[in-house]
Amino acid sequence: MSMEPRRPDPQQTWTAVDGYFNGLLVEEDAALLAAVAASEAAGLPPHQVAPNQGKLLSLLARVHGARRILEIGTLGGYSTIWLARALPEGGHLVTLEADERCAVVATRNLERAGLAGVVEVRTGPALETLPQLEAEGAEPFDLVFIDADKPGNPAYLEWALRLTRPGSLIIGDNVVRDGAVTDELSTDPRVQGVRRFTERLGAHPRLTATAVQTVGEKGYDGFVLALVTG
Ligand SMILES: C[S@@+](CC[C@H](N)C(=O)[O-])C[C@H]1O[C@@H](n2cnc3c(N)ncnc32)[C@H](O)[C@@H]1O
Repeated sequence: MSMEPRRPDPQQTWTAVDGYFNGLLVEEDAALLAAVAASEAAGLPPHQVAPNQGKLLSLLARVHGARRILEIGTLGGYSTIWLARALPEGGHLVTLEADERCAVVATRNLERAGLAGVVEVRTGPALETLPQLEAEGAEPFDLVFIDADKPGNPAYLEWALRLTRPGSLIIGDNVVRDGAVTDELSTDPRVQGVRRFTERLGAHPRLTATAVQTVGEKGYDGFVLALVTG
């Protein structure tokens, strides 16, 4: 009987590596931990960004000097807290959430984090709340984080372009779909939503973008980062 050396389980390795870097680099304080706990207690799905991705969002917002941030897809407000904490004095974040229950949990989590005066949670399908923002004459957003239903991504990109300015950043989460993004014949509307989104990002004359694959405790995924150039 041959004794093949046992290969490490990739998922276990990714989780251990996330744990190593998060332990040294990513501070999840009481408010962030409480936001996750309260979301779980309320029965919300554990679809928030990983801690290191939350920190990445926060760092991108800070490097960019974002003063106005728009988030599409709030869930329990975990990514919202990371992003809102990156804002300078006087900064503002609007986060859009379709599900009333999520919006209630997020509002409480944001209050607990001391961010009630900085963040506005708007409840309703984003394709209703985005036109409202435009109709109200909202000032351009410096950063848009798209993290809601993936079939909606192409439409959210068009709205993001209407609500930003040259120099704004647009970030889209969960674009790898466990690798299924390469499957042009996929019948999954989330995969097709991400594919149309990526095609538009690549072809749009006002955008330059890239996509990065990630692995970690949340599995195999990735995000896109786009700069509004004109
Ligand atoms: C992946 S979760 C957001 C996670 C959150 N950004 C975080 O990292 O903490 C996606 C959220 O989008 C919301 N959503 C789904 N469809 C939506 C829509 N049409 N308009 C607004 N929000 C929507 C879902 O209810 C869910 O809370």
